[in-house]
This record gives sequence, structure tokens and C-alpha cells, in this order.
Amino acid sequence: MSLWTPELLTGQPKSVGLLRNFVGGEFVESGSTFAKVSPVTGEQIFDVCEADESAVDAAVQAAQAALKGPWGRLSEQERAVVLRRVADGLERRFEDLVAAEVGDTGKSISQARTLDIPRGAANFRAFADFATTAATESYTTVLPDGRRALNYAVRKPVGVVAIVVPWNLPLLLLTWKVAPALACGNAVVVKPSEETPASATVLAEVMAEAGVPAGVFNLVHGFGPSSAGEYLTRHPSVDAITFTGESATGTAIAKVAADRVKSVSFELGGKNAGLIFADADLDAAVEGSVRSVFTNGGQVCLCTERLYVERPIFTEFAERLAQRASELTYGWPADEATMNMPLISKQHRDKVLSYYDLARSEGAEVLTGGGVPSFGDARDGGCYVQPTVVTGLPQDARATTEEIFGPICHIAPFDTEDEAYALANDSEYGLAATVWTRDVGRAHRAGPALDVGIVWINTWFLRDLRTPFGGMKLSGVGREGGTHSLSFYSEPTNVCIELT
Ligand SMILES: NC(=O)C1=CN([C@@H]2O[C@H](COP(=O)(O)OP(=O)(O)OC[C@H]3O[C@@H](n4cnc5c(N)ncnc54)[C@H](O)[C@@H]3O)[C@@H](O)[C@H]2O)C=CC1
Ligand SMILES: O=C(O)/C=C/C=C(\O)C(=O)O
Repeated sequence: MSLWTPELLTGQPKSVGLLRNFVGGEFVESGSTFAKVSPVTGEQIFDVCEADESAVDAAVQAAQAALKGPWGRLSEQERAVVLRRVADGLERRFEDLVAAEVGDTGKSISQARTLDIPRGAANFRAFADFATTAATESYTTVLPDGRRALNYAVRKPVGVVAIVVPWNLPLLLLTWKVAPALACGNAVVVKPSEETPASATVLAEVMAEAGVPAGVFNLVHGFGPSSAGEYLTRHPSVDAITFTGESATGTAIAKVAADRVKSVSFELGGKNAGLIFADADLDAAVEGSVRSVFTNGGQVCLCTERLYVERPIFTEFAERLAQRASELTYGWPADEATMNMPLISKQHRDKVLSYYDLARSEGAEVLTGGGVPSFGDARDGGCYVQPTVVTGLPQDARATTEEIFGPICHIAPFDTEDEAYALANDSEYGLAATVWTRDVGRAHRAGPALDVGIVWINTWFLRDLRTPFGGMKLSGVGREGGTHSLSFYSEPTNVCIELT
């Protein structure tokens, strides 16, 4: 019987499925299991096999062996054919992936259908294209004595890549790294979040169905410290580590990686600012901010948690945003009209609610939300919080400086363009910013003025997969996307031929 039943959408499945690790092309069980519960109801939906140190070692060895087999001899074009088969497979398994993703996260079926799952297939198609069309460097060299040479670089795989990802956009973020890693000829061992083991398991099934050679894609389930995440990242045969998640976890992984000088790519946290200028299209700025603050329950590293609004429109903007936040509909994930989703876990809900309390104790005025909704049904066992808008905090309050990762924003006024950039830049993080203005000159000034990796003007989370993606300061190390991903997941060897 399929594990990926529509019952997962309710958070109340009739039976609890077993999710296994995928090593060397086989699904394997390990000694212990842990429970995965639904964020919608708090009921257990899966038993998950936790990979112990020997299971992680077997996965890394399977990856090493795969690099020596047929996979290591394929051309870029041949690998691209395999990647496109994976994309086709993800599309064939679309409804299974929706059930898996919604079951694990409680996100709305409409978001899973329009964002999370389509981006899985899109990532594989995009990197099949990028890897087969990207140029490599070439120089004709002329020396002072008249000798000439041709230099050109060839791209080679890095080797075994460890991929560690979080729970907020599970399939999207996993495939964003698996696709370029495989396009460049590497073999991977992936460690999804303990909170979201399901869509990675469907991806493993798709890999097998698409004929990806055994050992090229390996999946280990488990936790971070003293579990699969740590065993994987400190494994001596892992050549590179790519990670998305909390900045503190990035620090822990960087320390482990330093011992063997492994290359790392980190997409970390954010405390992203939105700047609303008085000349903006106010309707668009309000609706855009509703998206940027509340999408995925505020659980996207790109979400806006700090809004700065030019003083003449401050009161109107704040009232309108709070009104729209209060109108966001609750519903079961399977209801297309549902806009709010639960947070991922009780632990994360406790963290977010502690920030709601902290904001109040630091002097915030709560314009809407600030608590927990009540349903009178099984969702009361879940992890819901109210979308929340606050104002009145100083710039250095903890609630306005620390990443909360929930459906909350703080709104503050500003008076000049320079002040707006200074407030936005006054953060340990530097991931993304959103600017709402009709002034084209200001739109072009914002990019250079803001100390972040991504600036959106009059939009948010509009993605072109060729563009550099990543953050400054505590928000990350390196960039992925397009040729930036190809650079991380491959090693260039320069060839110099003297021309006679
Ligand atoms: N992209 C972002 O900005 C994200 C930020 N967060 C923030 O992080 C907080 C904690 O969420 P978590 O999912 O626990 O994030 P996390 O950063 O602890 O976990 C992300 C992934 O790293 C793994 N991991 C954790 N510690 C590790 C270690 N020492 N070595 C190797 N792997 C390790 C986890 O098992 C998971 O697969 C959230 O409350 C949220 O504020 C969470 C997810 C994404
Ligand atoms: O690649 C994207 O489009 C989205 C990335 C989002 C994150 O990295 C995150 O939320 O952690």
C-alpha cells in the first residue's frame, strides 16, 4: 500500500507509515526509529529510521563507489538526460509529493501545488540546461618573449557532497542543491530535516525509477548534533558541504568542515527589511507585504520581519496591513482557500510565542494577533499561532533584531531615504530586502545601498534560477544559482598548452 495517501493532508492517517534510509540504491532500515508528528493535529504520521554512524558511513561509501562507476564516466549531456528524467518523475509523482509535503509541514495544498512541488521539477530542468550550456574560461596568452599558449579550464566534480537542509520548503530546498550537484557529476548524501522526512523519501523513489545509478543519490534520516547531520558533515570522505538553516548551525558545521578544509556553501538566517516609500503603489505594497511577511507561516528565510514605512503613510499602511493579517483564513490544508498554516513543531511554536511575549514586554503595541487561534477540533492539537503585526519597538529591541521565523512583523516609521537604508542595514543579517517605490532612480539606488544578497523592488520572492542567491554577514557564505552553483559543485582544472 502506498505511504503517500491523501489522508496525510488531514494530519490524521489511519496507519503510521515507516520511512527508511536510501543507501546504494536500496531502502534500508536502521536500529532505531523516531516519530514524526503532524503540525496540523499533533498526531503521529510516520516512524522514521534514524541513520546511525555506520549507516551514514555506508551512504558515504556508496557515494564514493558510484563516482568510480558508470556515473563518473557520463558526459554533461548524458547527465542532463538523467536529470530531465528525474524532473519527469517528480511530475508523475506530483500528488504523492503534495501529500508528503503537506503531511509533514501542514502547509496549504494550494501552496504545495503552486510553489513547493513545481520548483522541485524546475530545479532539475534548470540545472540540466545550465550545466550543458555554461562556458568555461579560456585565454590566449602571449609572453614578452613572443611565446604563445592557450589556457582553458575543464570542470570536474568535487566528489561526495553532503546536503543538509531544513524543514520550511523541504523539496524545493533539497532539489535546489541536489540538481546542480548531480548536473556537475557528483554523488550526494542528503540529510533532510527530522521534521520533514517524507518528500525526500519520494525523491529517492523517483531517483530509482529514473534509473539514477545506485549510490549517486543517498538519503539518511535523523537529527543534527550527535546524529545523522553531524556524522555526515564530519565524515572524512565528504568533499563538500552545502547547508541551509539556522546561522548557529552554520557555525557548528563550519567548525567541523574546517578540520579537513572542506568547501562549504551556506544559506542561513535573515531579519529581512521591507522599505515602503510614500510614492509607492500602496495597494501593491500592502498586498506584497502580506505575502512577504506571512507566506509559509513566515517560515521562509526570505520573509520580511521588519517593515520601515515613510512617515506620511505610516499609519494608513500599518492599519491596512494589520487588517489584512487579521483576514487571512484558517482552514484545513486540503481546503484551497486556506491561507494560514501551522508552525512546524510545538518546539518552534514555543519559540515564536516567546517572541510574541518578548515583544510585548519590550513595549510593543500589538495591532493584530499575538496569540493562538482556537478551532474546537483536532487542529487544537496542532502548532498554529495568529498572524501578528506589532509596532512601537526601539530599533535595538530583541524582537526587532533576532530572527523569529514566524508570522510576525514589526513596523516603524522613517523620514529620509538614507535613514531607511541605515535602518535596514542595522542588522547582523544580510539576506534579502524588499523596496516599494515608484521612483525609478531610488529603485536603482537601493541595490548598492542595501547590505544584502537579494534586493526585490516592488515584488518579493520572484525567482530566476540563474541569479546569485545567498546572503551577507550572518546570512551565509557563498552564492548558489546558475553558474554560481556550477562553481561550487565543480572544481576547475586549468590546462595550458604552449602553441608552437
Ligand atoms: N533558512 C533559514 O533561515 C532557516 C532558519 N531556521 C531557524 O532555525 C531555527 C531552528 O530550526 P531547525 O530546523 O532546528 O534549524 P537547524 O539549522 O538546526 O536545522 C537545519 C538542518 O540542519 C541539521 N542540523 C542541525 N544541527 C546540525 C549539526 N550540528 N550538524 C549537522 N547538521 C545539523 C538539522 O537536522 C536540519 O536537517 C528555527 O527556529 C528558525 O528560526 C530554520 C530553518 C530554516
Ligand atoms: O531558492 C529559493 O527560491 C528559496 C530559498 C529559501 C530558503 O533558502 C529558505 O527559506 O531557507
